[in-house]
Amino acid sequence: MAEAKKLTGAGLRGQSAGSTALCTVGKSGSGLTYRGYDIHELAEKSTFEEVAYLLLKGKLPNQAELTAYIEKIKSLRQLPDALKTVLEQIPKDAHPMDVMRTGCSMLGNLETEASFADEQDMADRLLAVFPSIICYWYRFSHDDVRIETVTDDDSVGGHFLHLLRGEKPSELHAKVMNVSLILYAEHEFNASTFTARVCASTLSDLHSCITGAIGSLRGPLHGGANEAAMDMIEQWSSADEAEAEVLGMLARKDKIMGFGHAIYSTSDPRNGIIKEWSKKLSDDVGDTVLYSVSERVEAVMWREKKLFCNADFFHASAYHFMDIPTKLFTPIFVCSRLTGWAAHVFEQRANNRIIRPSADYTGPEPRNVTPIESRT
Ligand SMILES: CC(=O)SCCNC(=O)CCNC(=O)[C@H](O)C(C)(C)COP(=O)(O)OP(=O)(O)OC[C@H]1O[C@@H](n2cnc3c(N)ncnc32)[C@H](O)[C@@H]1OP(=O)(O)O
Ligand SMILES: O=C([O-])CC(=O)C(=O)O
Repeated sequence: MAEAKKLTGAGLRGQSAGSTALCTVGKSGSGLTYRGYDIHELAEKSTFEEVAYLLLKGKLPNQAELTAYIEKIKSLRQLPDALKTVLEQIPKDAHPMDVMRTGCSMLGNLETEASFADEQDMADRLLAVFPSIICYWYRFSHDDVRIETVTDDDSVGGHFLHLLRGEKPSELHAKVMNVSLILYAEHEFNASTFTARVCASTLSDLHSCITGAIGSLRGPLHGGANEAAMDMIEQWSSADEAEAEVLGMLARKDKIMGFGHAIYSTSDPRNGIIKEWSKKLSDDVGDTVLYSVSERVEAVMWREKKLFCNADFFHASAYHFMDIPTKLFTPIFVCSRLTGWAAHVFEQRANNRIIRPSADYTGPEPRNVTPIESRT
């Protein structure tokens, strides 16, 4: 079993910033559990809707609970007209993560969380409506159509692909989306979740917590890495070219997106799972380049730096094989991680003290204000 990583230094690394019953990350080096369930078993045996229920409501649902939950989510997929109007103003070249951030924030104006007693309903609404927000904007700005955002798809992943393409996805694509959303759902005190918890600790509303979290997930060192990885690997037309380019990047001390992790030491357990699905999709589309490029980058990074693929790297090729536009990769992450974020907000609220760390001061000693006419 892998050793847990030695965690010290800047970025609050290794410091406990609170407690959680939701998730363990890298406890024994490479493991990941949601409320005690191993990620491999969840990805194999459950649906994303069961995992969402587990995170938000505290237990795996029985069949009756799951059926009722799916029906509830399906009934909440419509967008208010005022939100459609806002989405229609956002230009085609906007970043879709900015669209998600604005969509969530606007919804907070229209359906404000009046009381924390409403938090479960608020989270369920966001879970139902996030695919509608991003796909409505995407189809309006790119294809000039105003789509109907209610479909009869039971799964969030199938619904997303249906809205994006205007037709039900294949069984394989719906399955991959299901696994992907499970893998991305929750990850302890990562940067975006911590953002949500800090916001929650001021007793702010759920939409503010989630809007802030979306902003943190957007960056390429966090969720934005799946897009950045895709931008990198699609430049290369063979595994040999990829190897030469990666060696050059490493020599220049460039960051290779989709590699490394703040907590895991030798592997990210989500990688093996999504990699397997990426391979199936590669075979499905008859790809001869992108998967072998990805595998070579993985081998070179391990050989040269002992750096491993994180959850984002093989998500890039998997989404690409499903013909999902690269700029929608990170918004899909949002549609999933919303469940983890909201569960952390609930947990923070249930045992709250405002999060307010201290800083080590490195500025000047106390001094007097020089009159403005004497300043240089
Ligand atoms: C879903 C997610 O959010 S997963 C993370 C997605 N982000 C990425 O894929 C971006 C690329 N990766 C990174 O930037 C980093 O690995 C992070 C941000 C994920 C973690 O950062 P840290 O905790 O600071 O990394 P860590 O302490 O393990 O770094 C050790 C060394 O490896 C280097 N390193 C880490 N990741 C990479 C990488 N992807 N490419 C090149 N070098 C790297 C670091 O620069 C550091 O070198 P140094 O000691 O000479 O400064
Ligand atoms: O835990 C982290 O720092 C980043 C990560 O992998 C995630 O949020 O899924």
